[in-house]
Amino acid sequence: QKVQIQPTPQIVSQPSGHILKPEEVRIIGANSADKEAVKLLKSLFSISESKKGFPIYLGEKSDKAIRKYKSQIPNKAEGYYLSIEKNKIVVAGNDERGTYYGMQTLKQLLVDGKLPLLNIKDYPDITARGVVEGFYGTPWNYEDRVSQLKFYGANKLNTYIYGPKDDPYHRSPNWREPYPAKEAKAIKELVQVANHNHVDFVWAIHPGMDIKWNTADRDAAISKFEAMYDLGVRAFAVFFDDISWEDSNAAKQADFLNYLDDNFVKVKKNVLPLILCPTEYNKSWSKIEKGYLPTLGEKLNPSIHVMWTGDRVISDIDRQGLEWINQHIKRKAYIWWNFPVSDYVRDHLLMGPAYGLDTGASDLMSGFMSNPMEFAEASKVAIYSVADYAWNIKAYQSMEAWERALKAVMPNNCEMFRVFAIHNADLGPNGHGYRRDESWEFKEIAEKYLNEVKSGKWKVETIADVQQEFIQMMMSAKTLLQSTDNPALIDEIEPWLLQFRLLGESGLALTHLQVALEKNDKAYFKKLYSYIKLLKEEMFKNSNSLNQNPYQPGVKTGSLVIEPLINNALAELSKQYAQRYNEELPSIANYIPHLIYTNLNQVENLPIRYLHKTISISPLLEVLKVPANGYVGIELVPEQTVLHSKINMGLDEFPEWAKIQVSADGDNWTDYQGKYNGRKEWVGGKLEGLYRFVRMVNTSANEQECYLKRFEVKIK
Ligand SMILES: CCCCNC1=N[C@@H]2[C@@H](O)[C@H](O)[C@@H](CO)O[C@@H]2S1
Repeated sequence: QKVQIQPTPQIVSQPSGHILKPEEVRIIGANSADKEAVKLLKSLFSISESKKGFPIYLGEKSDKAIRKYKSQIPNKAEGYYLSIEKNKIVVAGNDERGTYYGMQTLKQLLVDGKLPLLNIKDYPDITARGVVEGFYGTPWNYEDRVSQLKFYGANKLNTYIYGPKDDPYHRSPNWREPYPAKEAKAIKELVQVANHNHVDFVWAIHPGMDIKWNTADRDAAISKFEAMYDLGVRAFAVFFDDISWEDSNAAKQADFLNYLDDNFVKVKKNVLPLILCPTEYNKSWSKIEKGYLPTLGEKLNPSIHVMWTGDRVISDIDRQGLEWINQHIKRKAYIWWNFPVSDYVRDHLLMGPAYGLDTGASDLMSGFMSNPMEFAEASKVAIYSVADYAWNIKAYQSMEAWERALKAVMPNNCEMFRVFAIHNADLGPNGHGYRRDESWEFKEIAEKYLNEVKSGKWKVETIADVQQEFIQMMMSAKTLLQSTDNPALIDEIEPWLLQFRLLGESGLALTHLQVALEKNDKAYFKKLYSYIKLLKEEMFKNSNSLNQNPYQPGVKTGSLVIEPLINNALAELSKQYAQRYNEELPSIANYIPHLIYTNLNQVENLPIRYLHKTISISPLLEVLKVPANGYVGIELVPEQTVLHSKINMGLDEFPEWAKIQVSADGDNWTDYQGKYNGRKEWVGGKLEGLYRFVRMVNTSANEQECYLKRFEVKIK
């Protein structure tokens, strides 16, 4: 029988039977082996004081206790040799962490009081593997981080990079200041938890928003590093991402990093190599001829890692893209993979498989970090898969890892969790144009069902298939809401579970509209229709009260297949009702007629929101580059009376290169008079007449930069 080990080991022998868990074991090498490995072993077995216990040889290749097995140990960092035999067990690490990982594997193999007889030679493909807490939004809390670090230890992830954008002591304004006592104590404790789980805690500084290229700021960074060193931090990163491009001077950034490297990292000796997060951090933003990346490649000390997100901000990772960047930075890219991060689609959860990763790229990366969602537990589904990928790249199978991840996160309700996860994977339209597959096992039935609804010739078995899916959605939501195997997860995803249940219920009611038509029961149809309206109103209420944030507020679920299916079938069935009974029912499908209006491909996919007569563009987190005559705005469909507009470009005063304009036809534009309020926002008042377009346009002759933090228009 095949044993299942996470992450997938490099070399496993075929099990030749098993032994029962030894009653008592004797550890040979306990006083020289890695202490976390010894602790883990002692937590699994009862240790006999006498000589007679079942022998377990534990230690690193230089230890006497496992000298006999030294030649079996892979000569690779963090590698180990594990052998389970009838009369002994050997756990031999190439280094401390290898021994610890060998013990993690042994722990996984101990199932139902039995151990398979086999041997394993194992080691990681990628040196640094883990998670960068680098998202915008509510940083994880202390309990989240402790749980994450333990999860990383169990899944052989060895790196956690602390860089939450909304921590004011990581970024501006307080990157120069030491943490206040309370926060400092928390970090000190987290570093200890990280060490107990063999995870390198990397503290990142983000000086980019207001750094001055002078000795004062250089030394401010060193003293901050010293303060973090005193808290136990032994690994550091410098983030220069998402800052204005004037400060993205590669030579100055490289000098700054080299100075920290020469005057802090190299001086301290037990500090890991520095990691740089560059300003130009993906290929779509790179202009090689301008020399940013080549300058980093030339000037940065060779030991300094350079992070990279791929061909775009949110991007698959493939060999070709890695070869491209590696040639320019003259080292192996240290990947910051923006998945399952959802800070640009906050109304969605990304619970699907971690795919789009090249299984032929193990020799091209020095690190692989997942940037997760602000929902720590929910992110574990993707993080588990990333652990499997980064450890053994060529063996990685995203769907198979995903199935195991669901079980790891929700051991007692993984089937119901799978129903939820499969329908909460796509992001919906977004500024990055990044999409994921969703509801892939239901797509075919959905299509068949909709076609049968349209033709009016539906089959019972198709309706049954669809009803089964909708009922399972309701079962899944209810079961998970009442589950106890992972309360932290349920807390995080509750809004989506409530929405998921209502969506399933509205789908089920929808199929009964067909029953009403079959029975020619007009009254029943109308009752069902109002019931569905009630369900949709409750979903609308949820979406306007839960998960509120200034970016993508609300709660979207099943948005790729399920929700459109229900809306399309509803429209179709109410049309058939109208034809049969010559009576129009009020439309209750929720879609927004208004559109984004722009010639900038960086924002052409941004979703439009509509709530209480206010139409708004989903904000952008990154810097927006606006070429001459570039514009972004809203197209009101049909034209409307504009009552009020608010635009936040993240600039202290209204830029002289910008104009706010309105038009009825898209050709003749008139200036929209407004003024700046105290909060960096341009505000415009009521306009006479009907308008179809409201836009911000760059009327200068050069490319300009701003942010798109808010763009909204209130109509009558
Ligand atoms: C090369 C590594 C630099 C990546 N820096 C990034 N900063 C932003 C992150 O804070 C966001 O979470 C991410 C997704 O919106 O986009 C970009 S990715």
